[in-house]
Amino acid sequence: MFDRSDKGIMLKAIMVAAPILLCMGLLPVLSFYIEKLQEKGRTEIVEYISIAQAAMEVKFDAADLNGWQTGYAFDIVRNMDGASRDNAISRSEFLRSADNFRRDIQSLRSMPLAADQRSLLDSVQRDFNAFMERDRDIIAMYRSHSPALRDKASSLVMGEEIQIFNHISQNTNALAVSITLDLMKKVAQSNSYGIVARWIMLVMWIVASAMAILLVRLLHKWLGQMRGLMEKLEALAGTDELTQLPNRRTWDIQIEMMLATARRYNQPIAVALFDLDHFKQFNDTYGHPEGDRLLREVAVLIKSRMRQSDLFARFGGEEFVLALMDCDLPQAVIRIDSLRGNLPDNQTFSVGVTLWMEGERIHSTLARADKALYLAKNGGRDRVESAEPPTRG
Ligand SMILES: Nc1nc2c(ncn2[C@@H]2O[C@H](COP(=O)(O)OP(=O)(O)OP(=O)(O)O)[C@@H](O)[C@H]2O)c(=O)[nH]1
Repeated sequence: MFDRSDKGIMLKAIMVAAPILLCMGLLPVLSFYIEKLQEKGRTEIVEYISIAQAAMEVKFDAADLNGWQTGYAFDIVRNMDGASRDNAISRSEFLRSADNFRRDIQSLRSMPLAADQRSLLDSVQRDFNAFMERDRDIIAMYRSHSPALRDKASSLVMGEEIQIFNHISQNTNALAVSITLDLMKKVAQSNSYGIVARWIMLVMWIVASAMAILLVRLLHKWLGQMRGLMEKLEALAGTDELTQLPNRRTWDIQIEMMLATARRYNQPIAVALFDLDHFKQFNDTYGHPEGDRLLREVAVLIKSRMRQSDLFARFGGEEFVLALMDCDLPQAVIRIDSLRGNLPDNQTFSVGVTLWMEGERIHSTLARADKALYLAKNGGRDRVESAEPPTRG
């Protein structure tokens, strides 16, 4: 049923439809995947916000601790009595800050940090431990009331302790900055998922639309070809393959249309049956293919000698039928006679002709023409016999 070009179109249609189906199938999967990615991004951002918060706590508590330690250190440097009220307040605030700082470091340590951030935190922790240890010695020296030890405590506070604090401060700053940068990167990444997703969706939509347009055009072309094929098949089904004349099927349809026209305009229609004479003998003498050729040539010649309005068809074998529009019996005999003569291979034919009667079924008309044909054959062939339609009673 399908020839090569049909298969080609089928293949093209499949090639065009496949990306559309793929896009349609992938879109929900992709949007689900992107939604998941964005959700993951949002969870990560929330997580990073709490890490950044904890890093800030460490940084602020380090500053706090530094502040209280500085106040207390001034008292020591000025050799003020440890029992003074201000001194006692700054000492207890310093210890409270130290506790906070320790807790914050612990809390940050339990969070997922990058390796460099974790090593910064370790360094802060080491500095803090060193500072607290040194602080214990300094307080002991200060409380000894020995001027020499107090001087030593002062120089330690102003020298080593300040250095340690600077170090802690630098590292907590670096830690906070690094974690905040990570947070910003996560936010940007989460946004980029959305942007990439929208681009992918747009591209897929464009591809699917373009393919759909192509598919519609292809189907349109395909349908056109199918229509052409159907018309060809229909024409083939109604045509005699050997002579290219209308066949019995077409005759049955077209004669009814002619009768309807004749009825409407009250016109006579003559119907004639043609039969080649001694055709069997020709076949037997020259062979079937030669017989085919003769049939074809006779059909073409007779067809060329008749009018456009006449209906000439091959009934089968070497028998043909002719309907003459607006033609009475005497005229029909004259016109059929004019078709004879000079046929290929001096072929002759016999004809039985009659008139179609208003209200008559065509097969009755044909039966009458057949009787006339029988008379023509029996009368010696190569002649036209006519049969008058029965007079109405
Ligand atoms: N070559 C060819 N021969 C056909 C075809 N159709 C029918 N015939 C032959 O036509 C011949 C008709 O033979 P008959 O019915 O005996 O008629 P006839 O020999 O023409 O004799 P009369 O009609 O009595 O003159 C047969 O031999 C069929 O085989 C066809 O399509 N091609």
